[in-house]
Amino acid sequence: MKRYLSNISLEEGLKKYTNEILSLKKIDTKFIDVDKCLNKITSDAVFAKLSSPFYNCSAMDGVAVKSKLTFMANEQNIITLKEDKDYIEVDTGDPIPKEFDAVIMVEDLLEKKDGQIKIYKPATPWQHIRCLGEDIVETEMIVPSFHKIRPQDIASMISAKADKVKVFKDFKVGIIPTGTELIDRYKTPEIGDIIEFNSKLFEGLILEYGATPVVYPIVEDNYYKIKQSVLLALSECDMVLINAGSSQGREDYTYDIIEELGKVVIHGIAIKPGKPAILGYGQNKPIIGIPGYPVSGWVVMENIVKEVISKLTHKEIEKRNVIRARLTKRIMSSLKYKEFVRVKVGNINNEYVATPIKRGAGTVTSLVHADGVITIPQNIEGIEEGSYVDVQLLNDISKIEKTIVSIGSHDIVMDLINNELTKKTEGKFKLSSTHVGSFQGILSIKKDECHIAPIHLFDVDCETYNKSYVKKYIDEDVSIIKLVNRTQGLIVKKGNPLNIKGIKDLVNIRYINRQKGSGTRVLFDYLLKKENIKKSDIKGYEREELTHMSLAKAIQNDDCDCGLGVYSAAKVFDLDFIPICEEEYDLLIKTEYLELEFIKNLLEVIKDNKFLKNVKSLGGYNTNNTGEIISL
Ligand SMILES: Nc1nc2c(c(=O)[nH]1)N[C@H]1C(S)=C(S)[C@@H](COP(=O)(O)OP(=O)(O)OC[C@H]3O[C@@H](n4cnc5c(N)ncnc54)[C@H](O)[C@@H]3O)O[C@H]1N2
Ligand code: MOO
Repeated sequence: MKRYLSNISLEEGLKKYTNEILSLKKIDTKFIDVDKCLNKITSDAVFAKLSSPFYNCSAMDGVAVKSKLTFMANEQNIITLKEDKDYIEVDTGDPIPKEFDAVIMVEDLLEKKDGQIKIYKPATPWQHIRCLGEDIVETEMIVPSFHKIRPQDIASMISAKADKVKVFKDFKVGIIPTGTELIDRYKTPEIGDIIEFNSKLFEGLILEYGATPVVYPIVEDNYYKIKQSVLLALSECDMVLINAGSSQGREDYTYDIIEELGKVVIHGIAIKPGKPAILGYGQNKPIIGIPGYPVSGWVVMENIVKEVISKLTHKEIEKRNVIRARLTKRIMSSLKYKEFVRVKVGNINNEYVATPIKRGAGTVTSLVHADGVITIPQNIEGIEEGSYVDVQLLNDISKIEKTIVSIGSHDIVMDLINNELTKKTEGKFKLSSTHVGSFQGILSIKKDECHIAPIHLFDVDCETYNKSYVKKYIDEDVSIIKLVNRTQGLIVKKGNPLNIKGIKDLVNIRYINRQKGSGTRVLFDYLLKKENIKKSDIKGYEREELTHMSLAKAIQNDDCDCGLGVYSAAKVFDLDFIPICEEEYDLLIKTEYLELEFIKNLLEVIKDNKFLKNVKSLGGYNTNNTGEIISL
């Protein structure tokens, strides 16, 4: 049956839902031992059972005296006091007997021998004595209710003999992965299987939110089995998350199960990704249906589950840091939803810039590559390039400050550089690469969106690489760091079953292309022109891949027969390769950036013998000029 989802705004939806669930069963409380209560929230205030200190004691090493016997002492009138009768010796912390009322520090005594002391100045009453209750007096409050307990709170409670503390119980959140296609990560996946990983993502997030995750076994798409698992989780936990089955599929049962066990309050929220989220409850406990796609799930966790847990556990959950950044690419957005877009962030020339990355809801690694998330409000069609946006950070700002931002062409050598750079600097500096093609790389340098741009653009007029393009588009002081010469050629299936020998043989086979603006695409168009072949004669000319690796993988998977790419990609996937030409793959950089510390480190890395050896072992690379700098 087709279900129509509601499209309530995130803010309204949250308000409506939390209002309903706050009237459900309240979170239980319990007394626990004071030394087990770190980070718990007090349900009741904690009071001192004993004053601290609970007797008068010496604050210094010295002698306890009767102050009235010392009043007349001065340098002309040295006073002698007798041990036991007029004074006793005390160390810091020792109790002060009732008859004494002041302490003189040992270094202030003129003389101390044979059971006598000589003093030359008076002691004021109660000097150097920590009086009973100086820290806290029995019955005083140590911490209030709804207080998150810190180490200093525990120490204070122990000092005041408050041995038991009443706190809210751990808030247990059950996580149920559902889907017949899901398999445990220890099994070898076959076509149609999906390795289950969302539960690990959610488990970690629940811990970050200060609650206790309980992950249940994978349940196949079977109404009865999912219901049984939800009933078990309801009996053991305070809240239940059912993952997947939230949408319109033939085996999407989450809605009906929540409705049978209690009530669905909302199905469908105006957020993207994450719109089919289901918010309901059963047995007086919240049950949330989280969409199956990992990024959709992440958005629902961060924007709904986190808020609900915060409300129910009375814990203020730390907000992510926010910075203001310049957007490097226009983002289109639907008027229907509030959209969450993952971005990479860098600091270029003392300004933060944010570059949007993959938007697919199934791309869990985009959450690894993203430095932050920007939110595009509902009712807005998108955000223009160059606008300033708030970025919620997923990474420490200090890490972002130490990241070299690379935008341009793709090559595995860039991954090698990143690996060697982080190793050499023990994680201090890293390289973050966005693959948009050489041409966009040049424009990104011009617009101050990156530090370096890997490029390989063949100028068909003068038959040279890179320099003429750069000069045409940039009139600032830029330099080229020579990186590698690499062999471009036709990647074909193992054994070359179609007997492809050159560009002429590409007519009537299934070709796979690279995106517009990429150096490989420019080269391919040039080669076609040289051979007088029309683009329309190439089947698959319109099909674009963003990297050499994804292109080679598609050929290995028999989705197509041939594509232009680098030798190393063919080698990785054990494919055949017909060399066509050698091209220059360089790094474009503003000359002033050559002085930046991380760029100096990068230059050292690419000249290092170990790096050069690693590059050569990939095959198809020539490193004769690597590290040479040419000022343009
Ligand atoms: N006809 C329509 N189809 C879909 C719609 C729609 O409106 N009409 N909405 C799409 C949107 S948006 C989303 S989001 C998803 C939500 O899907 P479900 O919650 O029903 O989840 P599934 O379809 O079962 O799974 C989606 C995807 O995620 C994988 N998955 C699920 N659980 C896990 C896990 N624990 N670990 C790893 N991967 C998991 C699952 O295998 C699927 O590939 O629906 C769209 N469809
Ligand atoms: O809402 Mo789905 O989560 O857009 O991908």
